[in-house]
Amino acid sequence: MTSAVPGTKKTALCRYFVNTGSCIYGDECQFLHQNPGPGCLDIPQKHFPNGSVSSHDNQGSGLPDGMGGNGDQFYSPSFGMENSVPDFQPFPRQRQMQRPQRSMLNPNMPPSPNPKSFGPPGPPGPRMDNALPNDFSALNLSVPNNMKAPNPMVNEFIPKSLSHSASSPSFSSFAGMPPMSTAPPTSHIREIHFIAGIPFSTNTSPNASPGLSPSGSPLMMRRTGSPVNPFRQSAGQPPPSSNSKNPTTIQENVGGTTYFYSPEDFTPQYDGIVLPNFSMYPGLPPHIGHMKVKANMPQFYMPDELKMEILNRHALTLAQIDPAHCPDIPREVDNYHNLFPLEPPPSSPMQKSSTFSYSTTCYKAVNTKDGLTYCMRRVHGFRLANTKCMSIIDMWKKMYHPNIVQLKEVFTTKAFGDHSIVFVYDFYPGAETLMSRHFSNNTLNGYMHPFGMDSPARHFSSGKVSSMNGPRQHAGLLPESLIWAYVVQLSSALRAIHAAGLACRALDPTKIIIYSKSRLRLNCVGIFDVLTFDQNQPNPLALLQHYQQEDLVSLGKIVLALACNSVMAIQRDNLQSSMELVARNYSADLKNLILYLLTNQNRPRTINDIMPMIGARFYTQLDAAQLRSDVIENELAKEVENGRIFRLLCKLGTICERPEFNMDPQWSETGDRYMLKLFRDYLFHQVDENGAPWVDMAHVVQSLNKFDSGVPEKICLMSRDEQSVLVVSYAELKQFYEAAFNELMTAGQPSGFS
Ligand SMILES: Nc1ncnc2c1ncn2[C@@H]1O[C@H](COP(=O)(O)OP(=O)(O)OP(=O)(O)O)[C@@H](O)[C@H]1O
Repeated sequence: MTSAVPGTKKTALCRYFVNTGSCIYGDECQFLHQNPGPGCLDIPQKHFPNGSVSSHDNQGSGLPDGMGGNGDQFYSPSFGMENSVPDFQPFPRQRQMQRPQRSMLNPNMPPSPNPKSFGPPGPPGPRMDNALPNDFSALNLSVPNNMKAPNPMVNEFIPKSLSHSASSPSFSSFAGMPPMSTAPPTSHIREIHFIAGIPFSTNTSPNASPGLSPSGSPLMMRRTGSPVNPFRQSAGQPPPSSNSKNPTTIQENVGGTTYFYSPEDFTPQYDGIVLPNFSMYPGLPPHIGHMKVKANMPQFYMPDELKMEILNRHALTLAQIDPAHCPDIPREVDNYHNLFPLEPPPSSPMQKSSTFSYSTTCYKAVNTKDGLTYCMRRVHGFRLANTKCMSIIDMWKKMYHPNIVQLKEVFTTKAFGDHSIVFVYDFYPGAETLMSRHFSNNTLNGYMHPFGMDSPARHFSSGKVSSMNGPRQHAGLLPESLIWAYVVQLSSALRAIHAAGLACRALDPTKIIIYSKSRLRLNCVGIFDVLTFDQNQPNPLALLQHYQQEDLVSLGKIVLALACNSVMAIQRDNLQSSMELVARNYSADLKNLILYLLTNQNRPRTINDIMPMIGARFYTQLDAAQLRSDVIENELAKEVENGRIFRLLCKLGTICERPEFNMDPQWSETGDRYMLKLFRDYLFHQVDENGAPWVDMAHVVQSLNKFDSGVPEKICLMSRDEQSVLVVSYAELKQFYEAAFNELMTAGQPSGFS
């Protein structure tokens, strides 16, 4: 309320008067209409630009008294903090609250003793002739002092800049999804008010704070320590003193004019950092508020492409075999069960891996201890003679790198009917090998599919492939940016491995897995260290230098094969023509990189030597990775909200229509629980004027958010027989819900609810 209280002594200056030279409240203004003097005139202007804010900020706001109380609704973007806060604009005024049909209300309800506590925006002064009767006004919804000023029914703020941003959080995200915005149904239960059209939730209890215009909201920033705050003591000026008549009023002399103010008006909060105490969906631009929410609204759900990718991975992780059809696969191997082969069975028992001189088989399997899925690589017919090599395995187990498939454990087993050694790695569902992604198409590069290949000649690094039609030129070559993306990732992995005193030794297109668009990981690390372990060698790492040099050569071969789009390119006989192809089609840097890795083998080189050749392309990789991370985080933010609403619904579901609790069939049908049941109907069972189901996701989500927030807005709930209507606030509903759920938690053995 801003009108002057008769008989009250005016102490503080009317800043509206100071700014504009006039005040529409005239004599009724509760603040002094007095020119503060030439030295002070511009100070409030700076402090409240556009003249939009005064000590009674609802002046000119179009909002009724008590609905624009402290002007927080008109947060101004240029409040001396342009660089520290997002740009905000007022919530659109045209958002009107729906008024229920009179016949829907209990005619016996007394008029609200505080009719201005809710209602549509209107001109200042007495109003609310159309306000709902409020028989819940006695409800204690008191809020802390610093939360009192903003009226929960007023418009909130929309960060202007964020409505165009995909990755930034938006305070206006849920702004306006009025349930009746498209086709207001005359359903038997109707919503009466919106909290500024913004559904949101708060972590505070409904009594403590309904989650509106929180103390840490951007709205409150006007009260923070602005550098141009005229009420702050400046050097050379006497310190502010408190008013003897009113100890809470501070008196300060600025430029010869005495200012009176209350310290709470200008209490800095978190030094300008603003933390809302509610949660809501990010990324919903305000104009969506008037649209009906479609099932695939991107503001609520992740894009289909990402969703399908994740669902696909889930499905692949959960895939199982029918044990009856695969009798050779044991049910359990050590701590792993649900074995599922990741490759076709070998065509003959003698078929060996293209990389290792043993037969190997890959399975996905579930660990019985942690329930997670891993990739098991069984090396057939291998007896571990000496466990000394396990010291190197321990080093590999500690190697965590975003471009390396981490080794989890190694064990020997007879579960397959022979002596096998099993290497367990992280599992990446849907991953394929670099070989199958780029070199497996026979018609493209003259190389046979790995699965159909019986010859050890397909080992890319063995150099045994004899037939060669020459690398394909021009057409079908990979983009250079993709090759550099691979180079950066592979060299990063090698750099970490070499720095840890290890060597990869399995740098081969079949031992590099690739997933998503271009995400690479070195696979099968540590296997060679076990298979070729020489127990007579006193120092197991004696050949490290040699192996590391081999890694660099292998990297050079991979890059050359990628550039020529053929593994044939690395044949000694073809090297010359391959390099010519590279020189013709790619940059000098790429050619030099390959040359450096494949030549100079007589002098020791390190992986770091190639960093200058990669040069600024690192930035491209970094940018891409960060962009991807931004996108994923943005999607994650939506799912956080979805998770919150899911938990809310789970809890509500445990309460509603529960017949057996305490052997009392009425438990969930009476009292507070009855209200929750009707609220559940209100959420999901709306009908239009013809009795047809009215299904609106916006209504459900918005109502749930208000419910979660415990806002004081009221709704009408109608009994199923349509004989009675109950007016209840979301705050009360939330109290009922929490009490009922706590009762359940106490009586039962809840699990997984938090
Ligand atoms: N850690 C892993 N996560 C997910 N899939 C994997 C993993 N490791 C391997 N795979 C998949 O298992 C399959 C077989 O991998 P493997 O390394 O045996 O390839 P390969 O071409 O058959 O090589 P080799 O000739 O040595 O058997 C490939 O499809 C590969 O994508």
